[in-house]
Amino acid sequence: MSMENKVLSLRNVTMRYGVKTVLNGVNLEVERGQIIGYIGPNGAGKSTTVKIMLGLIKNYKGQVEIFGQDIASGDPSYKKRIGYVPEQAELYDNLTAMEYLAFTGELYGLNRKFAEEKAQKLMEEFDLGHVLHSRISSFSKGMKQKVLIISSLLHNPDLLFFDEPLSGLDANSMMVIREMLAQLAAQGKTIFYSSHIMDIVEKISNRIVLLVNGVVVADGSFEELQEKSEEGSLSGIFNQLTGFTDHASRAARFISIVEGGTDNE
Ligand SMILES: Nc1ncnc2c1ncn2[C@@H]1O[C@H](COP(=O)(O)OP(=O)(O)OP(=O)(O)O)[C@@H](O)[C@H]1O
Repeated sequence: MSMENKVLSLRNVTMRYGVKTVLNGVNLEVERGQIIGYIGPNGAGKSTTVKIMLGLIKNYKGQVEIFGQDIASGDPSYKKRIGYVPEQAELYDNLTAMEYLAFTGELYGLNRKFAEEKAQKLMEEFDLGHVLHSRISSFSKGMKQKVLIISSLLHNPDLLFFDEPLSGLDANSMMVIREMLAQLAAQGKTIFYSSHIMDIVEKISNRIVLLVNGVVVADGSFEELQEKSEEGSLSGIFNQLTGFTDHASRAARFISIVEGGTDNE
């Protein structure tokens, strides 16, 4: 693997909050053009990993290199080549979509006019040309999500971190994004895709990394994971590798509590 092909490298990354170990020796080498489906149960440490790579958490142990540069070296220039769709974004609701996109474009060093022209074209592609100058507070969840996706891509980044990027999108828009991610990866962009929607992760990723309790417990293509686990679907593999087998009895207990007892008061 040549150096240029190596986009991300995590070596023995460990993160503790107080006495709680959230990441416990994570190792990951990611090459250009890969779409990594980064999955794991709630609280496994996925967002923590992404925040470390974005330079938002600094007191981790171990080494993180992005584009061959140790991110602890203090040079933040690597961030200009990154696009990020956070799971829960604080969009500036009082701004119009155009104002927001021009603002984020400028944060990434784009000339304002260039950012505005690009934002307009991308908004039109999402059928949002008519609300370009409307306040984001009036947008539906899916419309806000589209603005976030556009803002993550305006500066044509080489590495994308997408956290539950399709949430709120309708089936047609999902198809566009899925196809777009595949085409971006084919052009050499690298995508780090976190989601709980297993059937989409299964289809979209060419490599799946499963994190459980801060430890990588599976890493490979969907087909490789399938061979090892003998489960047909990614959600079956997920259940098996996270040791979760009691969904039916849990659901039954839940319903019996909902339906049970009498309310005499
Ligand atoms: N600032 C913090 N202080 C203390 N504990 C934290 C902090 N941030 C995260 N944690 C803990 O770290 C663990 C991992 O959290 P993280 O958000 O990385 O999980 P996740 O895999 O992204 O989960 P989800 O799928 O629910 O988004 C959780 O137990 C969480 O409570």
